[in-house]
Amino acid sequence: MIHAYTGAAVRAAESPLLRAGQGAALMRRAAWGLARVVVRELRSHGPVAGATVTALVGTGNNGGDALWALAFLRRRGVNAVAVPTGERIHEAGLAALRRAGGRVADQIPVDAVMLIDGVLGTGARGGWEPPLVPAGITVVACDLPSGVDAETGHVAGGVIPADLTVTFGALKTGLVVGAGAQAAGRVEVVDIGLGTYLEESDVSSLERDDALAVFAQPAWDDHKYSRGVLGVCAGSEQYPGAAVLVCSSALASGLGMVQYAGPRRAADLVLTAHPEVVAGSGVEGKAQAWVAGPGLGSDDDARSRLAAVVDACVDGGLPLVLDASALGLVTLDHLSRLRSAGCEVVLTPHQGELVKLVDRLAPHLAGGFADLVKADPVAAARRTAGALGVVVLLKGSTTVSAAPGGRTLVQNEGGPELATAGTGDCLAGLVGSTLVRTQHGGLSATVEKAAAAAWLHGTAGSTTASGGPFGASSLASAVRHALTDR
Ligand SMILES: NC(=O)C1=CN([C@@H]2O[C@H](COP(=O)(O)OP(=O)(O)OC[C@H]3O[C@@H](n4cnc5c(N)ncnc54)[C@H](O)[C@@H]3O)[C@@H](O)[C@H]2O)[C@@H](O)CC1
Ligand SMILES: Nc1ncnc2c1ncn2[C@@H]1O[C@H](COP(=O)(O)OP(=O)(O)O)[C@@H](O)[C@H]1O
Repeated sequence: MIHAYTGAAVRAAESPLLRAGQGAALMRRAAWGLARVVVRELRSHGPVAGATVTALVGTGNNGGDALWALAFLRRRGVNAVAVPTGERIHEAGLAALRRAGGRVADQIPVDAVMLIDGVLGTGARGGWEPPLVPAGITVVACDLPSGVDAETGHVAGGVIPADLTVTFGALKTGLVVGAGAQAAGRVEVVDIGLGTYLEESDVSSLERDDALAVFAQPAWDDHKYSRGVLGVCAGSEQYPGAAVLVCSSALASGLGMVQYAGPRRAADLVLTAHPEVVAGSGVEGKAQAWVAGPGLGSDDDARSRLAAVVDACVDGGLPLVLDASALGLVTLDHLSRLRSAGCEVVLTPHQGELVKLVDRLAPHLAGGFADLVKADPVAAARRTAGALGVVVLLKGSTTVSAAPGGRTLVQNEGGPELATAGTGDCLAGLVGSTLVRTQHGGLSATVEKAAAAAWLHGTAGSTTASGGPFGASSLASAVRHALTDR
């Protein structure tokens, strides 16, 4: 499990050390860590001594870090050149660079092979327009790519995309969410000794082993019911394919049984693809959790099919995933009955669906919510989860899973190739699959199970994408592959 902290939390952790007069030592530790990474990167391309490394140097401590790093690099024989971007400059850092024999220039030298982006770090406020950066130069961001909001990952103006970000003290939330995660490139954390001063993390990400533990292999004495029976209420006369996609991904993730409830046309397609599915028109059966929504439509039939699933979950205290059409049909009464019955509930909207859901079911949050979803998906998912008392898995380039209590996991395994019709249906099947695994798995909280499904979905998406463009029906085999290679 990887943990990330807000910029504010890292600054708070630094403050007792700053009060104790250790500010300069902290900065030198950060800069030393940055310089070591730069040396390693230089060495992987050629000689270190004589290489030109430049830094864009901002007006605050982020610029100070970059200046100190240049000073350390100069001592290794690097041609170190600072390019100030503002009126002010960190005096001690500048003096250190000059003492070491580095120089200051007003533009990026043409022979520079590497650029340290030291303009803005955790102190950045609002948008920023970066200067032109020569093509082909390796960019190493100091703490954060300038222009990324450390708290949210939002980029309000421009940003210099980094090949590598060397961040200090702790991973920042802004480096693992949305545009910030995209701009950061590879991220390395340099320990500057904040450990004991850091409070609780803001968001976490599951790593491979965490996610695989949820999709545990069957025990020797398992039988199909102990492995879990997932009910699927998806597909309609108009959108029958969604039913197949949900069932395919669920089966590929290793369940005891899938029970399908839906109309004849969709059931026939499901059975043609997967004769092992138990199909019928109603919800009666042995399902231990339900997925409802993909391809359901919005007519009276869809409404009554959803109502039947909600009743079954309330009666049995069963977990329920609500996706796609179900997000437009679910009512506050459904959610309140499900909560009272102690059911685990996961809503899986994309951004547009979340905005509509909040408009309908949590209008007190609705003002400015469409902007919030884009600028701060973590806050948007958290607020909705808190207001509705359910887990919200918000889809997008970063998949954010938030619990009503605030615990939040972010996953970035998948790329934009997943933005193709039906992949969300596959994800719904995987989330359902995690929820039937009550006896299995290392992670027990609903929000962690949702994040494990996002990990598996993103990993399967990336594997599939490596073979070229694909459609959602190709995902299931990559799901199996991700679970085979343990
Ligand atoms: N506080 C500490 O003890 C440590 C801080 N460190 C570094 O210090 C950084 C934070 O330093 P600061 O608090 O000085 O903040 P920054 O250096 O990130 O930025 C603040 C400066 O940028 C300007 N600025 C803010 N937003 C701007 C915008 N949109 N456009 C143009 N200029 C803008 C401000 O006027 C201010 O001068 C961290 O990211 C990290 O790199 C490290 O040295 C480790 C220790
Ligand atoms: N740019 C992107 N980068 C990574 N993943 C993406 C991106 N765009 C979409 N996805 C993922 O693709 C899936 C799309 O789901 P959804 O919009 O519900 O599709 P559908 O309703 O057609 O099944 C989600 O898991 C989402 O996180």
